[in-house]
Amino acid sequence: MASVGATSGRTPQGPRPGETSASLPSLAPVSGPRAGEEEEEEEEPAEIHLCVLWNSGQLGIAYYDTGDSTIHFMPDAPDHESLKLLQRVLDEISPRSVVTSAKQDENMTRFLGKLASQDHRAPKRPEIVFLPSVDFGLEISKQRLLSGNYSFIPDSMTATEKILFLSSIIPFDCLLTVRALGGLLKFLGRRRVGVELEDCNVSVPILGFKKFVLTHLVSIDQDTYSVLQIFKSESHPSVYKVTSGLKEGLSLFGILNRCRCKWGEKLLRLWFTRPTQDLGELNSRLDVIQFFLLPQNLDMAQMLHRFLGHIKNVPLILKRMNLSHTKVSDWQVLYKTVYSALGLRDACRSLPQSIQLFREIAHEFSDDLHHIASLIGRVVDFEGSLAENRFTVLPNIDPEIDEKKRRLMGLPSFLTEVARKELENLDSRIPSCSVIYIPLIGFLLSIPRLPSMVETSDFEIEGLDFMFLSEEKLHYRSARTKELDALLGDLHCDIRDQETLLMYQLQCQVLARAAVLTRVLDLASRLDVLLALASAARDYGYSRPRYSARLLGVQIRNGRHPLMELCARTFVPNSAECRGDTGRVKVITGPNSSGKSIYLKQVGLITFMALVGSFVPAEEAEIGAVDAIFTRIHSCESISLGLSTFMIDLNQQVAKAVNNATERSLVLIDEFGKGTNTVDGLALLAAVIRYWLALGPTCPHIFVATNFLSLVQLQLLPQGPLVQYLTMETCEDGDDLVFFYQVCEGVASASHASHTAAQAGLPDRLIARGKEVSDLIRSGKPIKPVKELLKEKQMENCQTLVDKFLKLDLEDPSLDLEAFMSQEVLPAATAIL
Ligand SMILES: Nc1ncnc2c1ncn2[C@@H]1O[C@H](COP(=O)(O)OP(=O)(O)OP(=O)(O)O)[C@@H](O)[C@H]1O
Repeated sequence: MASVGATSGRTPQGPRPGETSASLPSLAPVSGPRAGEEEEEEEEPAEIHLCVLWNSGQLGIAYYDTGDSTIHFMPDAPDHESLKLLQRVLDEISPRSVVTSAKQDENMTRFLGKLASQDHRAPKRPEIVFLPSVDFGLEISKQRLLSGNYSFIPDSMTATEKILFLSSIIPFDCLLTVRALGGLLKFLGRRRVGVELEDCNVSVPILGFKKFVLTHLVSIDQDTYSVLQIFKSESHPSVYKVTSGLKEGLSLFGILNRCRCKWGEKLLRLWFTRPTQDLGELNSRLDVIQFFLLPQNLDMAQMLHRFLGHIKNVPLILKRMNLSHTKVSDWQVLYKTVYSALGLRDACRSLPQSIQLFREIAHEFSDDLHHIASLIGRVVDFEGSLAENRFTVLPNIDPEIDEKKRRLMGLPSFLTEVARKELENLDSRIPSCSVIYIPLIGFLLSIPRLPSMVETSDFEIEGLDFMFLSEEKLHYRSARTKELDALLGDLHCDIRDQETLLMYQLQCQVLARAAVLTRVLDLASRLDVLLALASAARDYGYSRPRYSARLLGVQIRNGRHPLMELCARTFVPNSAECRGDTGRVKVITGPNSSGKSIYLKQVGLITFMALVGSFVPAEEAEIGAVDAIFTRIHSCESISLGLSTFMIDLNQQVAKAVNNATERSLVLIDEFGKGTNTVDGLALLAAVIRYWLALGPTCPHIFVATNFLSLVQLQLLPQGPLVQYLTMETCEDGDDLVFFYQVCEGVASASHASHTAAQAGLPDRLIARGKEVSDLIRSGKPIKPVKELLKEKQMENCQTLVDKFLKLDLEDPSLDLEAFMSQEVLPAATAIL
């Protein structure tokens, strides 16, 4: 029983835990996370609910992310019948549910049907929800949007102001988007997303509306992300050779992600999933990176980095405020976040305002932040809140609360005095008593149970109302305790109620300024990402890429593979040239393990990094208008899909490239055709390349690495400037083959597979036999089975032995038969056996 009391007695009793004046108001056990704790909280995984409408080639999309409690929408965008754009959004956000109208275009129905029939074990399969078409009506959707209860809109706004404000955020002229937004709101309200257990007055928290656009995007499929090791994939063994020493799970994202705050990391991931051709955006990212790479700006970068470390999960706090679930620690975290944001603002004001990000931070981190910080600083008693594990306010905020707290503080000594007086009126057998206070029950007289008090009737004491027995103490209401109830009331509960009320008011003030906090998060995460990219660029010696809208393809001087260069003892840089119409198809041959795949991947990775707005591992790089990166590089993950290697070759990757690559696309093909019969594979590879070559000036930029030397030897490709042959430089040193990992013009003369086999530790006998067979095939001679060969050898040995005996002159006096047997016969016989 939680209680507070004061004792008086003929035998004084020491205060019991929970009965001291210091702990008076703290009656609830302290539990849950410690106040002030600053580690990023483990959030529940975010869920995304997407609403989509498609009509006559236009797509309207809106989705709600429980992670940031924000509605994201894409203004009406063209999407053809194959709904590629929708597929891209689905791949990117992996929604938990896809909501749409029950009355749908046939095309969309087909698309959703396919989505629903995905392997049900696939973790990404969303739930498809059809709502009645009336829920997507234009007018009804507009009304729903305008009448929504949004905490980020201050209560002080009039209805007209609210409409104006929302019209500045939501594109009401995009009819499909508005209808999708309306449908989404209906769905959220019906499902009560995130507030299932709340009372019906609590609505789904919506902290803002955010627009996203998917124009200018560079198309990259999941296989490419995986084979280029852009993202980490734990279940996926390294795509590199065993000899590389590259650790499983090492990824481009992993080495560039030096973000201080969680939201920075999230944004970096988003940039990685949305490489873009928007040169303005890319250059603005590079400007910031370049600024921080200047040695004189290193200190500033470090200072900003420190501030960013205090920018915490504001959306989670705002969401809790919305649901009135704010924790004590939330106030402290928010306070620090806001102060750090102000620090960022002041720092950015001293930086060149010609850089857009600094300008935006300097201006958009408005005085609302000061207001929030000073409100929290003036009102919240962090220490008191920590001690009581609930929201408490500082003195001088509310005189009534101050007064009640004063009375509460003086209560123990006052109660001791009351208890002393009560004892004087009690039976002299009663040795001691105390007056205790129990929230919600009030003041009670507590008397120790005497040994003579056995039956309930023994508990009766004249003038006192018996209440209950607990821990060998009898509790009574007396006239005096009733007086105390009337006089002091339920002090503790009153204080708690009043402080909670103040907390609600403070919450409303903060929520009304949620817009600035959301902006802080947006800009701080952008700064965080760019500082991270700058830090990686400095450490790894990256350089700024240039973009050229007119150049098709890429120009890379002395490029490196960003992951391999961290593992190789010495990494050999290589250049790549795609200029104009010459050499659009690069056929790279070279011995096994000579560096063909690494070269291919580094071209892809450097291009990708430039399209994300990062510096790149190359001395110089000029990136043209690249609209897609396609790859056909062997990946173990693809195999786990249950398709044969050859099916993967065809279906998954090459078919995608053949059907979609344009003259602006980069296509990387490694070891295509290996999954089937050599001749068929070779023919297929040649057919695919010839198909592209036939496109002439619209042929994509293709890098093909192959071990099929016959592709060149048999002249399976047409001659002409579109094809360029490259090879990896090597030199033979006796039996050894030395790799230079240097790309040069030309064609490999042999695969040197036996060398690789020897390096891999295959027995010499096997390698020799392999060589023998391949020589026989090349020279068109028949291949005899090993068994037959052995028989022939044995016959030869027998013949030799017989010859030795036949030549033996038994008449010769110098004949040493013993020596003959041991030196001539025995070795020959052993060879036969
Ligand atoms: N530029 C380079 N500098 C240093 N080492 C390199 C370079 N390129 C490749 N290597 C080393 O060579 C190994 C093999 O490279 P890679 O896988 O690219 O060979 P490959 O020619 O594609 O082989 P295969 O034809 O058998 O697939 C790499 O794991 C790496 O250790």
